[in-house]
Amino acid sequence: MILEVSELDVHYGQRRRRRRALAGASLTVERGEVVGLIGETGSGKSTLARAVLGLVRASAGRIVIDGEDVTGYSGRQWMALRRRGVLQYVFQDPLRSLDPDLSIADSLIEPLLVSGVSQAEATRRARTYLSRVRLGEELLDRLPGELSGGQRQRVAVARALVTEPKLVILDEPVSALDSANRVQILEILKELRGTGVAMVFISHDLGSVAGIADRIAVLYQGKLVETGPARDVVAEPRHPYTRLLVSSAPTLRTASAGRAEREALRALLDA
Ligand SMILES: Nc1ncnc2c1ncn2[C@@H]1O[C@H](COP(=O)(O)OP(=O)(O)OP(=O)(O)O)[C@@H](O)[C@H]1O
Repeated sequence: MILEVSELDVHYGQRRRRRRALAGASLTVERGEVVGLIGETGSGKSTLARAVLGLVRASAGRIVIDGEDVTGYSGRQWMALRRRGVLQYVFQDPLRSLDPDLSIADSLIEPLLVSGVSQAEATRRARTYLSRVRLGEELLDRLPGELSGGQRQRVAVARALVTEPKLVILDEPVSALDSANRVQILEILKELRGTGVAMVFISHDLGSVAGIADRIAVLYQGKLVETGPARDVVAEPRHPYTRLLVSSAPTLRTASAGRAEREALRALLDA
């Protein structure tokens, strides 16, 4: 097991403004497994990502990464964990995943040098990963601000994977892209599945994760309400919210649920 999140609670705000974003959420990810984490806006997906990356603190529950209980880790301990290259991330906005002042070459090479790889080997790996995300070497000298949105997100994917981490958290990695770029990045991520890296692929769009994930986990109002093999969750969704998601995804609507059914499911959830 590479990730084990148990009964996680996360709160934001103080006193009267305090509100619970995660309410006893549990999720496990096996080594090399791709888990699609889906849920509607505000369901707590990004909060779960932030907690696993050490960016927000849990008020209850436990997070174990690669056998290490990281729940009470200090900033320094998180930094050491990141430096060891166990964990990486890709955010929706690539400018949040990339340092705007580092050239593409340095963005790819620096994390390798930090983890003790030689300059020659780091340069070789940077080139390999740039071609894996289907970008040309002429981009190596550019800054992130000098690339298109789609190119930037591919660099962010390459940067996350170049250190060959055990786990990558991707928070809405294709949501800000146009459809051609979205399809290409999904294809690239699919190819990377075979490299043994485990991924948590967060999306509000079931259609984006269904073709990539081994397993799908559904977050609803801060709780994991359903998890299962991707095919089963799509073919036979059990929770009303998952049924609503499946029936609302145009590319997945095999059973072609009508508007009336979707309204009935929404009413059931709102009750
Ligand atoms: N920094 C913050 N301060 C206060 N409340 C927050 C903060 N970040 C998120 N929240 C609240 O926590 C809940 C979960 O938010 P989160 O961003 O995890 O949802 P999400 O499922 O990722 O949504 P989206 O798909 O819109 O990104 C929401 O009710 C949100 O308003």
